[in-house]
Amino acid sequence: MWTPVSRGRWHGRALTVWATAAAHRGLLEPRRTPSRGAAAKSRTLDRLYSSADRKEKIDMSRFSVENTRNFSIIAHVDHGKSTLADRLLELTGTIDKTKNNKQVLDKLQVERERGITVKAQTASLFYNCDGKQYLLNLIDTPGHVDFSYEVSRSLSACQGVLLVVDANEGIQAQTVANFFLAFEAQLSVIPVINKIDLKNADPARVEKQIEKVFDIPSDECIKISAKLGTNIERVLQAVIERIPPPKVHRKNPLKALVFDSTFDQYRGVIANVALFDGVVSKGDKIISAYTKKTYEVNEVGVLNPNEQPTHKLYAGQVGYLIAGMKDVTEAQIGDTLYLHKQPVEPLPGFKSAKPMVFAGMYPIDQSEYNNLKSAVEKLTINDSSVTVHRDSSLALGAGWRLGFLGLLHMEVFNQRLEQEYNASVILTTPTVPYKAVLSSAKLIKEYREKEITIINPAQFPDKSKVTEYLEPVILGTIITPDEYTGKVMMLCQARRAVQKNMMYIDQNRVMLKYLFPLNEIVVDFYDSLKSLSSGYASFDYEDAGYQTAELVKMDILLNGNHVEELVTIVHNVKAYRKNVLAKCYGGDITRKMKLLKRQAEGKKKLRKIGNIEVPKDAFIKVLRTQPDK
Ligand SMILES: Nc1nc2c(ncn2[C@@H]2O[C@H](COP(=O)(O)OP(=O)(O)OP(=O)(O)O)[C@@H](O)[C@H]2O)c(=O)[nH]1
Repeated sequence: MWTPVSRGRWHGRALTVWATAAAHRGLLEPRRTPSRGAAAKSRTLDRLYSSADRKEKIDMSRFSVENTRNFSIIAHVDHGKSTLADRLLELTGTIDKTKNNKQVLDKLQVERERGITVKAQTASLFYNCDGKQYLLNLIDTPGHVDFSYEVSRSLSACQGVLLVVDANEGIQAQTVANFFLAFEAQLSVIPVINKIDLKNADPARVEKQIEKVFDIPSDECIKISAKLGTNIERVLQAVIERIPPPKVHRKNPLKALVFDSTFDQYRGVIANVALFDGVVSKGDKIISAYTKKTYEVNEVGVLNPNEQPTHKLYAGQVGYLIAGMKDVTEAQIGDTLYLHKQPVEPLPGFKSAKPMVFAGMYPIDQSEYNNLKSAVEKLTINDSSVTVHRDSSLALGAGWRLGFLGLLHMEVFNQRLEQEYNASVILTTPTVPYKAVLSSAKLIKEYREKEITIINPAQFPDKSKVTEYLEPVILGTIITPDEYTGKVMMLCQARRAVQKNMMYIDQNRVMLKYLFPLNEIVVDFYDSLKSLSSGYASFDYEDAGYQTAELVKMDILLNGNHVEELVTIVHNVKAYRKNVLAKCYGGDITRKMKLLKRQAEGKKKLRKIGNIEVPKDAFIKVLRTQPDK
């Protein structure tokens, strides 16, 4: 697996191996008594050493605030953000152009396997233009709706964005959602029409869409092929010309925003920081505005795209900082770091992520509980949008109830646990967070609030205790070719959605807005939409609060006993038949079942539920029934 740490070590190892081989060939000798032939070889070695030295000694004060640009690449999924990032890294000499670079910033195994960006990544590019040396800090962001929280956090460190749109597909639902994130953050937006090399590319149509939907004049669009490297220089020019430098002051006391963080088992927390004011150096004593704890800075640097230590980081710059934070609770995303004895007003930070789906997570065997606990804690540092509550179940033992931003997010988290921490788990059927308004003062006292949120269906309160139930709703945006509009509308109606708006974004593409119960879209809505529109319709959504709902708790009895792990909340009995199958989480069951089989060897085979024994495997299979497709 590739991590910034392992890459850093690999560099070190490569250098050592090379130096040892060189010593064998006598190349180290000339350093003491250079002979002519050997001197040439030693220059190679010197270059190697000096480049390693240079890595230690980037003088970040060379990059004035006026010559600094912080920007993000945002787009609908698969429109080419990561490929454009590759070309920008190559053009600025950050990575070797002769290598076959593919999505270099997608570092996680899960990202490479699924071909999607999950985690935003930063890279500092050094670029010479008109005799000036610019520092361009680029943040590549995910495109899928489940990860839009990553996008909004990244934007807080930027003054502008490249809004990438596929020249064939045109504006899609996530293009709209991401544009508005940037627009609301008052960032400069540079529209980039990508994939102009495709046979069916129609950049002129996409320009018109951009003008109509975003009110950006078509002559501001830059037409590129990230794949072939066409017009990439123009993109860099536009970044310099159209995105303003950050508004910051180096002379003010340090004010650094922690906009992301990762956990490294050897070095602790590596915080990605954007400096709003001041300077930070190795050895500085800094304080976290959130915990008020003091730390000594061990290392600062830039990501290029690997970690490259520097002496200092200056206001307006984006980089990383390691300060001996070992405890997972110490690294709060959105925190402000300042210098000891120079307190500052903390930056506003971020709204916390709002989980959309909850599921129970349990170790396959209880003896693995502590290992899994530590893996979950470490992974939540890398992905702070996951919420964690302790939970326990009669059949599955001690575990957690985790909140995710969507089902893809849940799958990715599970896959990362397996791949990065070698942990395999049982995940129960996902549910959305329902609410109930309690009916009596006694109950309100007991629950300590009038309106309770239910993230575990087993704890769904009985109707006699409740004046009303509420379900979460979202405002969905669908963009579809108009020939599918009728079918899309029927699908939305079948999912209890209420139409809010409809607009043609060009002659044959329609943008629809619907209010949906979250429960109706969370599992298979996207798949149904894709299949009825031959893959052409796209979907994005935003939180729209709660609405009253007729909800029923559906119990499953086994030999007369309630099985709490199988409880489901359903909207009404008619929908229950269809929904209960659809809501069961399938995932990639073959791989998981194989793992389960391996893990289950020699472990307890039976689970006692009430008065009967159920084979553990059977129980897990029921929890993971495949969707009815
Ligand atoms: N023909 C063509 N294909 C391209 C171009 N740019 C990207 N692609 C392809 O489009 C696919 C998606 O590209 P990515 O760069 O992974 O897209 P992305 O927007 O980063 O995707 P997510 O991170 O999943 O949102 C890949 O197969 C690329 O090779 C282009 O200019 N022309």
